[in-house]
Amino acid sequence: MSDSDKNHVLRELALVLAERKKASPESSYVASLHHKGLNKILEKVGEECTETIIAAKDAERSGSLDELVSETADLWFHSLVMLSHLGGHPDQILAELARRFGLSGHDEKASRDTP
Ligand SMILES: N=c1c2ncn([C@@H]3O[C@H](COP(=O)(O)OP(=O)(O)OP(=O)(O)O)[C@@H](O)[C@H]3O)c2ncn1[C@@H]1O[C@H](COP(=O)(O)O)[C@@H](O)[C@H]1O
Repeated sequence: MSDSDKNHVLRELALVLAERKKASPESSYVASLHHKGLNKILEKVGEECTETIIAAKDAERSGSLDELVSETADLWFHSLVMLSHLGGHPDQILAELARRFGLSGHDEKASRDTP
């Protein structure tokens, strides 16, 4: 995959995930998750989150990021399935990150804490 294709991967993946809502659970892993429902998808997000945390601690010890990259991709992927299942799109997350861009986390928190 070229660098320019990588830039489009979230959008392309979102299309595939939405199409899989109509696919048979036997033919597709994503379809099987949509078929099992939100609780199963959330269970997978929780599992991948735990595996990402363990991989981060291992990366700190070993200095290798390989496992952490793989687990983080699993976490992002299952989070995108969760979003798709509920009718959301990665553009919404990117727009929220863009809205926050340049806004200090400390300043944003202070604006929330001020009545
Ligand atoms: N990016 C991914 C992706 N990342 C991870 N996975 C799958 O996520 C699954 C869960 O990972 P686990 O480590 O928990 O594996 P597991 O122990 O076998 O899973 P469980 O038994 O616990 O359910 C594995 O089967 C991985 O293959 C993915 N499956 C699909 N995609 C993308 O989704 C598209 C559609 O996939 P299908 O619906 O399967 O055609 C693919 O073309 C890919 O682009």
